[in-house]
Amino acid sequence: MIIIKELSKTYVKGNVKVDALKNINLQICNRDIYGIIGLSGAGKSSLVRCINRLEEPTSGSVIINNTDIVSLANKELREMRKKIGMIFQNFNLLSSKTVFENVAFPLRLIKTPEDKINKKVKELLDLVELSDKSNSYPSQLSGGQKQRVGIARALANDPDVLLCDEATSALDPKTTHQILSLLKDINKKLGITIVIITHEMEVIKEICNKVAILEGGRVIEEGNTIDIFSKPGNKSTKHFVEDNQVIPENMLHGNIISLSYTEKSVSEPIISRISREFNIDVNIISGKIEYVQNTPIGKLTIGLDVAKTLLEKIIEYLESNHIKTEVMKSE
Ligand SMILES: Nc1ncnc2c1ncn2[C@@H]1O[C@H](COP(=O)(O)OP(=O)(O)OP(=O)(O)O)[C@@H](O)[C@H]1O
Repeated sequence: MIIIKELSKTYVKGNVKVDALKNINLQICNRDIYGIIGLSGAGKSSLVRCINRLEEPTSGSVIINNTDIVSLANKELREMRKKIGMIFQNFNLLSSKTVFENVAFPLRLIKTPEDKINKKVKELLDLVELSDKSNSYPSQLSGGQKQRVGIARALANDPDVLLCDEATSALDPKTTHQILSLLKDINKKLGITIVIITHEMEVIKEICNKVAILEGGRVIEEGNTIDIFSKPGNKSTKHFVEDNQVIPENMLHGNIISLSYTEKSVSEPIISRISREFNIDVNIISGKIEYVQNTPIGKLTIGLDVAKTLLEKIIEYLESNHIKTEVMKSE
């Protein structure tokens, strides 16, 4: 488990101070695939780099498997870091070394015997499906293949935690999907806790079971990905999870309500039910069903030409049927 407690990071350069992280508190459980999302400058990189102390926190603690990494001296820190793998947006491979040697690199650093290196690197290249590229150089690989090498290298020391710093941001959507599937597989097969920082909600939706939203160095919302997607509580979070569609003016008459519903109610014919129940016409303005890790989340915007008292009754009825409502406009 990773417990981040009252973590702050202030960069100081001359007279200029930047508070990149402000009192962050998070708990990441074993085997979580934990997403940290935010706009550029929100503090994502600072946070993930404080987790393995590539960046020194200004205050607070990062407790990994009962050890506060912030308090460790250099030698212990080096030992601890073996248990924390990391992959990067730009892969950070050694261009003059083959794929095999890139993956072997962390093992050579700790003077692992040659036969063990051979066995481990072969296993890892097998895992990331790159056995046939063992003797290739990074320049001969595609972006997705480079990231697979990065992942194999990060796993060389059998880490408990894998930190991913915008690991798919340089990749096209299809390759992103393949790398995310590989990470999910690794999480399942090897039981590794994965922390992913990204600015792409699609990444969070696809593999993260938990998510924290960072804004201005603070966590503004945090929880199960499915809950955050279906019921974002914070205005900025809504901006992330909703695709801010512009609805033409001529559609915006009467009361406009947005509905959001999950598994419990998604397969039920809500519109026909309220139409029958209240004897009203419902105007569908926009709608879609999104899938967050195979869980359907319905989003619907409807127009209702009804009086205020009836509108209140309809909202009550919807809420009692596990449908989250938000009045976008009322007459
Ligand atoms: N080494 C540094 N020195 C001074 N300020 C820094 C340093 N690194 C980051 N910052 C500042 O800290 C804030 C958070 O930056 P950080 O890189 O952590 O955000 P981010 O969410 O990862 O952004 P991006 O997605 O653009 O990488 C920003 O205002 C940034 O300018």
